[in-house]
Parts: sequence; structure tokens; C-alpha cells
Amino acid sequence: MVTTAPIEISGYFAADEGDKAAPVLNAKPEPLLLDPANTAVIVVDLQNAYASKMGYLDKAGFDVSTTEPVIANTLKVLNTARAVGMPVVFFQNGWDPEYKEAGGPGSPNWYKSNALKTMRKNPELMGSLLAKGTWDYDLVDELTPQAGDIVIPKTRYSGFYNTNLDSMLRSRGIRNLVFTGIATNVCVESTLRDGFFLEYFGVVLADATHQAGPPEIQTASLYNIETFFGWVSQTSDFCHLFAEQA
Ligand SMILES: NC(=O)N/C=C\C(=O)O
Repeated sequence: MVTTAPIEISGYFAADEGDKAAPVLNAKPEPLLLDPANTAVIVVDLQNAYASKMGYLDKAGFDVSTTEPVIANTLKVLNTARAVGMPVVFFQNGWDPEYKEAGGPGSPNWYKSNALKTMRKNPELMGSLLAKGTWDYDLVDELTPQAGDIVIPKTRYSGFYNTNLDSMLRSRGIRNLVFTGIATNVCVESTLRDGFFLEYFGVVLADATHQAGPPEIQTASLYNIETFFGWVSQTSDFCHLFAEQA
């Protein structure tokens, strides 16, 4: 028989611990069990390219004037996560300085990447956007990784594609992924979606993310995540949940 009763709490119920042991995160569409022992924080592409004035997104015409809270809130999340021993994973998106990893005209990425399109339109920018070794590729200064953090380079939007993310997570027993970063509607959503297909529970901290595009894109992406692929919460909910254990 199919039950129509609303779900009161979602999440991974560790067989040997019962369902009451784990902290419960206030989230939409319903609260989510979030055991720090099987949860990792995933910081998506908080590089100058995506979060700073004069970075790639800015140069490509996207509004980055309100990305500062993303960095400040991610910092709060990282302080909390490290204090309770949660693994922290940073992604860095980009390619080698000659853009071999970006793919040529045989790759859809060559046509859809706004960084590559911007550089083709402005050849003087060639080599400066999303190229390893440049300021654009670097993580923002405020979020310098600490000892024990995991830094994973990636060449496409999803952090699961062609990277060692899945094995890094599985080998640590991780089942829940807490997302911050830029852009909500591109690399955050792509990675959370791929995680969903691999049976990870993904939750986005909305005020620690920012969209590429107009504000309604943020709303649309969060709707998509909350309705089809995962959960949506806020920085303060995450930090308060673990404050006592930190
Ligand atoms: N990090 C991202 O979400 N990237 C979005 C666009 C791009 O990299 O061109």
C-alpha cells in the first residue's frame, strides 16, 4: 500500500545508531538528519573567478556585487565544521593555461563555457580566465584551506565528473553533503544532482551560495533542489545545530 503521510524528518538512518541519535537540521522541505560523523562540507568554486570583482563572472557580464555574504557565511560554516571534525572539501574549477583540459570544438564545453566565449571575444584575456596559476583560478584569500582540508580541481561543472570526490567521500563514510559556493544554478546544482544519483543526501545553505544570472535564477535553482534533488537550509541553522558540540 502506498502511504500518503507527510515525511517528518528526512535523512540517513545509520542502522546501528537508531534515528534519534543524529542532530536534525532545520531545512526545507522538511528537517534533515545530519550526523557530523557522516557529513562533509563542499565549498564550490569560491575562487576570484566567481566571487571577486574583475574575476571571470564579472568580466563575462554577471553581477557579482552581492557575493560578499557568501564568503562570510562560508567562513562561519567552515569554522563550525572543522570544530566538530567534519571533512571540508574545496573545489577549484578551471583548466591548464593552454586550455587543453577545456576541450576544443569537439566538446560542448567549448560552446557553452562563458569563460571561453568571453576570451574568444576578447583575445587579450586569453590565459587569464580560469587558468591554473592565475589570480582568477585562486581561491579567495579569506578561504585559504587549512591542514586536513581536501582541495579538488575540476574541469567541468559537476564536482563528481572526472574527479576523485566520490572515493574521497566513500572512504570516509560520508553520506551527507552540505553545499556552499558559486554558482547555485551551475556547479552547486550540478554537483548536488550527481550526488543524488550516487545516493548522497545534499543540502544547500542558501545564504552561503550565489547564482550566476539574475536573482530569480537563485530562487529557481533552490526550488529545483528542494523539490527534486535535496534540501535547502541556512548558515545560521547549520551553525546553531553544531554550536554546542564545537
Ligand atoms: N562554478 C560555477 O558554477 N561555474 C559556472 C559557470 C562557469 O564556470 O562558466
